[in-house]
Amino acid sequence: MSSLKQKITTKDAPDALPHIFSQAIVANGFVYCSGSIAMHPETLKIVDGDVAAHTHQCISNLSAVLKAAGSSLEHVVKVNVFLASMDDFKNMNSAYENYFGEVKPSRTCVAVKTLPFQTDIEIECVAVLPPTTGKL
Ligand SMILES: CC(=[NH2+])C(=O)[O-]
Repeated sequence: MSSLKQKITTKDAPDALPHIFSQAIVANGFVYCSGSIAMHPETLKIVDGDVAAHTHQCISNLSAVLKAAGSSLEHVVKVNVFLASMDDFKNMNSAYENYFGEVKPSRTCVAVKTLPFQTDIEIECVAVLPPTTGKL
């Protein structure tokens, strides 16, 4: 493994395919979080509920990964949201608007044909590391 990148792992977020991808990578002062689906960290099953409930779970998972990396939702600078249907846009936003602090990150939202586990939403983000964390 290159010393220029640090793998982040936490049991507080799903790690369903650790041999395929890392939950996050820290490099050059940034935390690159893998796409999070609404999977419960212990059951590794998609939680019950609609896209709003799934949005909350995705962001909870991202929050756990960011915490493990020494960052937080408030330090997120970019979000990509992938929906299986743009019909869910409004409902997703109703959950999403509760997170990421007052200055919202830049964001892209697109609808895609399908998502892993046939779920309805996947969210990925990039955050900055506060200077005091001592990580890469
Ligand atoms: C779920 C996910 N992030 C992936 O790449 O399959």
